[in-house]
Amino acid sequence: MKIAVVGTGYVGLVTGTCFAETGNQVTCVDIDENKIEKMRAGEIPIYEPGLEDLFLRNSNEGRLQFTTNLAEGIEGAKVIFLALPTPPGEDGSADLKYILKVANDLGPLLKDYTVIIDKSTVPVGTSEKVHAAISKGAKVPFDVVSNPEFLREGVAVEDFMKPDRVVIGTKSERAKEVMNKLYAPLVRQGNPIIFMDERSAEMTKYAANAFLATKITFMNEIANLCELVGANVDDIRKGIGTDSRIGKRFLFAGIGYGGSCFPKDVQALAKTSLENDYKFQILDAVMNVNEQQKTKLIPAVQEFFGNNLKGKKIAMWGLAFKPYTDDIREAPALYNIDSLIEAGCEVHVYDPEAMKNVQSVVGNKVTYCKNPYECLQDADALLIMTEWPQFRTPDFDKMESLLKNKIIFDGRNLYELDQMKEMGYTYYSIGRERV
Ligand SMILES: NC(=O)C1=CN([C@@H]2O[C@H](COP(=O)(O)OP(=O)(O)OC[C@H]3O[C@@H](n4cnc5c(N)ncnc54)[C@H](O)[C@@H]3O)[C@@H](O)[C@H]2O)C=CC1
Ligand SMILES: O=C(O)[C@H]1O[C@H](OP(=O)(O)OP(=O)(O)OC[C@H]2O[C@@H](n3ccc(=O)[nH]c3=O)[C@H](O)[C@@H]2O)[C@H](O)[C@@H](O)[C@@H]1O
Repeated sequence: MKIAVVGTGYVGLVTGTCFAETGNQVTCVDIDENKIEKMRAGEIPIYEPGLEDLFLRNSNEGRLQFTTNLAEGIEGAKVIFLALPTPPGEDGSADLKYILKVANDLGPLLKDYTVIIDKSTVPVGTSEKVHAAISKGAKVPFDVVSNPEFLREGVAVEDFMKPDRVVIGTKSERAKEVMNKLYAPLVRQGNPIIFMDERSAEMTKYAANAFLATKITFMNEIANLCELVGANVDDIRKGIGTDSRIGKRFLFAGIGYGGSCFPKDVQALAKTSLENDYKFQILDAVMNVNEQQKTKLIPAVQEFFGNNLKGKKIAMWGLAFKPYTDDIREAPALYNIDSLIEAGCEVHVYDPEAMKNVQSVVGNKVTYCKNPYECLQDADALLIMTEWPQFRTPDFDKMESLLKNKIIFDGRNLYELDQMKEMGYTYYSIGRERV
């Protein structure tokens, strides 16, 4: 099938590459000329494990092409994916300007029946708006389908190629047939395609992200309480996660959820509720708790140093909002960097993938280190912000020889308490006894 993907960011690139891999002819369209130039030259613009091989193979074999020209990109396409940004507007609601701009442009360009698929996360009612915008210029029949994306960064290829489910919102039988054909190679594992109306599909995406953000936040509050009553949140996670009604995943307490989606989607769902005269109270609590959780370790650092952080050298391991990505959007590390600098600290950072992105935001306010150990030289304390696997089993002897003080503030609970006690560290983690 000939496919166009408009918007070649994270989701667009994964969508385009994976559908090329299943044998389709894909053209990716983006307004960013620099990005398109690089992709044409065989350079992948994002770090995502497993994606580069697929990207290169499908580009080299001619199934994946790139253009900045919308008309050229959609020529002959039976389906057009919209994978455009939906950032929060000033009032917290999702800003639809990118989607509606492309929808307006598409109308006059359609030459035959086309299925326009909304892959972006958009508020309920957007497919109707997109339909209306395309209708203004369209002279041929078309359908607008809502097909939200549930992939996680870091495991995006796996999530896309073997989805737990595919949600498709459409009432059109003609569109259903096209969608079934498109997704058939991906749902062979027995995972379902779930058809529903467009509004329900749009709402499903927000419900999924808001539910997961709530699950994490609930555990973060349990962790906060654990610290006060002397319980261990990791044991509680195991104790409740084994109940199949609760499930083991997304129960890890830490320094709050970040990333490009949970924060903006929870906010957007709360806004949709208010617009419909409904106060979604849980969401307000989730947002407030997460805000506090992000810099939860800072008061402990301050307290440890007697409220005088001036001139203290702090090493920071991990900058990305989670491991296996270079994405720093809403990363807790950024908020911690700001707080530490404001308190007068000198911050030395290391992340295996995200340093370039942090440099473009934070500039030279921090010192970038070549490896995790370089950060530790004469550092007064170590702060852990992201659970990269290489931080789980460091060379503790080497650490001891470099650190000025054996103090770790761990936002991701990487180490066993007994191990830290034995090695004589002062160790602060989340929802566990302070060692
Ligand atoms: N990043 C993620 O893990 C996931 C994101 N989503 C949703 O997917 C949507 C896209 O997200 P990302 O891929 O992260 O966005 P992104 O910001 O990484 O990429 C969007 C791309 O669209 C391009 N663009 C903007 N205007 C354009 C236009 N008029 N024509 C062509 N291209 C244009 C930009 O240059 C950029 O390359 C959002 O609604 C997001 O909530 C959904 C699931 C996962
Ligand atoms: O809509 C989206 O963009 C995507 O948002 C999330 O995916 P992603 O943001 O890539 O990352 P997650 O793995 O969900 O992690 C989000 C945040 O929650 C935190 N988290 C996650 C799990 C956990 O147990 N505890 C926890 O604190 C992570 O550290 C991270 O900051 C969802 O998991 C995807 O299903 C969805 O498609």
